[in-house]
Amino acid sequence: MPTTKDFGARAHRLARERGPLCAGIDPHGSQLLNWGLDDDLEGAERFVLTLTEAVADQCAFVKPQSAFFERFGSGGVALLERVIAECRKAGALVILDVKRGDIGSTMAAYAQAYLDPASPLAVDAITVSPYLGTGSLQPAFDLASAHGKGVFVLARTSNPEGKQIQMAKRRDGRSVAQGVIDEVNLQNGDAEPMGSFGIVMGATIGACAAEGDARLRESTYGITHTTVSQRDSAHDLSQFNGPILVPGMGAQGGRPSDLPRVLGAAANFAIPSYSRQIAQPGPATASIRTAVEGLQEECRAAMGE
Ligand SMILES: O=C(O)c1cc(=O)[nH]c(=O)n1[C@@H]1O[C@H](COP(=O)(O)O)[C@@H](O)[C@H]1O
Repeated sequence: MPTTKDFGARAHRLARERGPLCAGIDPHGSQLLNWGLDDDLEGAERFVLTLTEAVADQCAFVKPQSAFFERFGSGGVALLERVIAECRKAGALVILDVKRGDIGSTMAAYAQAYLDPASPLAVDAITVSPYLGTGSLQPAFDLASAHGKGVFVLARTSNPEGKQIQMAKRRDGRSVAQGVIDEVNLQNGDAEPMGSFGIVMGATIGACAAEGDARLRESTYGITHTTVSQRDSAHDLSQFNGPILVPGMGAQGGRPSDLPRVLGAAANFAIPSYSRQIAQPGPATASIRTAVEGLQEECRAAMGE
């Protein structure tokens, strides 16, 4: 039974209060150099703590990318723990981008590492990969449900290489990505105002199915491959009842106007995510905050809020 303490309900409420934007915290070597910092643990610490101070009380969501911390070994992981704690203290929901995915028994350990409130790396939600089978992610869905956490499953990623596997057709005529979207949505049921199980849809991908196409897809499931393959890049989000993380904004070319293009009416569930673009006006925190405010407004307007 969903409650107001669940990730979906908290995300819905905070996005309305602070805006839909997710601030990526990626201590990328080139970003550190842009700020006049060395690409080492000390530089990374200055970079992420400045960004955290600038965005964590202003944005509903922050998304540290784990690999950019892990590259500094145990010191980097300790820094990640600190950033998670600071962001949560400032009221932001932390989505840890770890893109985990493994056989079920190992997936249970990954889930424990990030979704069990007793873990030092506990966050509000994580990103996971369904390419060992969406069913292999069930331990993460179960632990998230038990503790009011969220899970974002990669469906259509922002990189051009993703299309080959994600748009491959299943025997029932749906794309692999559409199968993931539909399977994740089963976890959400009719939760109000939305479920806690999200998907990742890159801002750089093709447009969603038009309404007519979506209806056609329902009536043609499994009947003819030709009909389905004509709508090569189409996906149908009309039934999706969870948050939709949209990376690929800014540095990868995605724009606020891509939100309705890629998500259709589901754009009001969007969490547009920027990493490099947010750091770009730094290191002055005031400049970062002003830029974030502008992006929040642009995204809100594009989402029709
Ligand atoms: O799961 C993600 O966050 C993600 C999925 C995806 O399809 N594409 C994608 O770029 N990301 C992540 O989003 C961030 C994008 O960074 P920028 O291109 O600098 O905004 C990186 O941390 C990526 O790992």
